[in-house]
Amino acid sequence: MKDELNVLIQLSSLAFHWIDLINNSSDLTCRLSTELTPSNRVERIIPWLYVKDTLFPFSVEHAEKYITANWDRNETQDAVNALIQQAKVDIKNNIEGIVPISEEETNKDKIIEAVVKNFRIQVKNDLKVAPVKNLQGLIWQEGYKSGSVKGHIYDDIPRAFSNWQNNGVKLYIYSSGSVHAQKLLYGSSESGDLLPYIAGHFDTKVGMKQETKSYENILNEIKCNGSDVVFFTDIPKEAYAAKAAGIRAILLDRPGNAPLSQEDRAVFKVIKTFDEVNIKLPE
Ligand SMILES: CSCCC(=O)C(=O)COP(=O)(O)O
Repeated sequence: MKDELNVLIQLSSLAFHWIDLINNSSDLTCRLSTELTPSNRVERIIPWLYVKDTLFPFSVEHAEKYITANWDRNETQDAVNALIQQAKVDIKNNIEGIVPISEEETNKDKIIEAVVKNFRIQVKNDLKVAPVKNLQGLIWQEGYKSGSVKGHIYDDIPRAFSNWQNNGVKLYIYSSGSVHAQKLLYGSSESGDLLPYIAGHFDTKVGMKQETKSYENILNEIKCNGSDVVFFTDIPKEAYAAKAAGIRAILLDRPGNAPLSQEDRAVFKVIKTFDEVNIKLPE
């Protein structure tokens, strides 16, 4: 398996790759590993579940307090205005429960109440849109500062990042989470500051992760051909979108992920951890 991947990587002139943040590196809430016996049981946090089950609810619970306390800051005003616009889109898309917010509304409390009501629904529906993701990033920053939330990552991540850097491979992150949120997570990961390993970050400003155009935009930005890049993700639709942009995609099959279909497994190489691949530049 290793040899096969190396050969494919070596065919390219450069070996860049980026990683789907949520699935491969962030970690999840405090789930106990059920494979362990009670006597040697340890608390294992599964990174992507941490995002879904801890970070997302944290952002919702702290939204009102955060917006109120930071109302006069430019970044808060930008976030609120973006969410007012997003509400219009969501209403057009028939997202149940979203309330319209008039741009003429001047009552601060009414605006905050409506924005927070919508934000709760947007997060519940896992809307991976910039206005929602930007506010989440601002709120999580407070959580990281106070130590209420942490950057959980899979055990193999620091090892892989270090190996790739030693091999001269550039690593980029592409996540629906805002660039700000990505930097918080990797900058304060449980294994320390991993940002020095990362050459660049992309979020939905380049487009949605299931659209081929987004990967073409990234290739333009990093000035690479698709054949110079390997993309890791645990979401098959993202892998197909990257593939259509000429990028080799590899699927991660981590604990807690949705099962991969036979077809997905036939189209893509599937790995359980980054220890299974050795990415290096062509000789
Ligand atoms: C930066 S941590 C939060 C990630 C996030 O908000 C999210 O929705 C995950 O999306 P991804 O595209 O990384 O699967």
